[in-house]
Amino acid sequence: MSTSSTGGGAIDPAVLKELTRLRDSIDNIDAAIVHMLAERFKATQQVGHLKAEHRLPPADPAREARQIARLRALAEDARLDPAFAEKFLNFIIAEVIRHHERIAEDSAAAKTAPAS
Ligand SMILES: C=C(O[C@@H]1C=C(C(=O)O)C=C[C@H]1O)C(=O)O
Repeated sequence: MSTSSTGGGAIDPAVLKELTRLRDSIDNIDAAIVHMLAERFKATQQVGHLKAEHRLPPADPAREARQIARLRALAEDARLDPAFAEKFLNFIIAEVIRHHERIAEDSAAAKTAPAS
């Protein structure tokens, strides 16, 4: 909800209107972020399966370093704090690597399990 909690006292209707407009925009951006992350994870899951199939390591630090350098430059151009952009990407990548480790474990277990 866009207009739920605005603090204690009465709020000027014009202020409320502007607040609602901005919060609607924030809600749209949050929805876009969720959809973009879902697409990114669909792609990284496929990378995880490819790596497991070919016994490649879950993490690729050289690739990560290139991505971080690129994202920091993009953030600077966009006037976003590059340190925040780096932290955000590292947070996502850490989750992806956990997924890749899990996929590799499951794949190895499936190969050693007796056929049923
Ligand atoms: C997705 C990959 O696996 C890992 C996750 C990355 C990511 O989320 O961008 C990047 C490098 C790897 O550590 C990859 O190797 O491309």
